[in-house]
Amino acid sequence: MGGFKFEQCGNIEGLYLVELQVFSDERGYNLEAYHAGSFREAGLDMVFVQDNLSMSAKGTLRGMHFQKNYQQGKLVCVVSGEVFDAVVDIREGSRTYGQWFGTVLSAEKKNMLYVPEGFAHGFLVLSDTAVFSYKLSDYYHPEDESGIPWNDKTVGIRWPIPKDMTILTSERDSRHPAFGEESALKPKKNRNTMEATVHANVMAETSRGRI
Ligand SMILES: Cc1cn([C@H]2C[C@H](O)[C@@H](COP(=O)(O)OP(=O)(O)O[C@H]3O[C@@H](C)C(=O)[C@@H](O)[C@H]3O)O2)c(=O)[nH]c1=O
Repeated sequence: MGGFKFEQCGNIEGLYLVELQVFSDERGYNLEAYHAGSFREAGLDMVFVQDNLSMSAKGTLRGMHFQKNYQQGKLVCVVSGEVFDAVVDIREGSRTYGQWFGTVLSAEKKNMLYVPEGFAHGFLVLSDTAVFSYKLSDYYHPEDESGIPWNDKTVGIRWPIPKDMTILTSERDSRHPAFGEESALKPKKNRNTMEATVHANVMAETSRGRI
């Protein structure tokens, strides 16, 4: 069974760097990229309902994205290449509201970032191309999406942009409202917690003998 190492990122509650155990032999390697039980044991209990893969060219900057009502927690990693991955805590009332965290994720390091609901997320591609893989705790709702400019002055993410790099963003990513305009997320009863509530209610009804 593969082991996982979870390390909290600075003082940001709920945000973890994840290290995986790699089993190498003459054929190559195998690893467990996700194991619900091990994550749950470490207190990381998001339920993932969607997996995405994206491929991007060097200099691509995707972000900083979030969904307002259908907040998405994410488990992100790179399966080919290298990126600088960044998140901003936009949880209303959080001790670290407005604080950003960034780290290099790469296929070589095989590291991951566990991002709870309530964060804006984005990444910059440092290698020629990068394939980015992520699990999501809620479904994609395009009408519910918002963002923060990747270069928002108030947030001040220090992207490691080499002098000769041209930044490539989508049209949408070049016109997000400034930090604070839309980016304070109230703790939401989203799909995961709603499922948990329904389950708890059913259990309560059962124990009262009503089911
Ligand atoms: C994210 C997403 C996109 N799409 C489609 C819609 C659109 O036509 C096309 C490209 O979408 P976008 O430009 O939004 O893709 P992208 O910029 O890669 O969006 C992603 O960025 C990173 C930083 C994140 O954190 C993700 O949660 C997600 O927001 O893919 C889906 O069908 N499902 C999805 O879950």
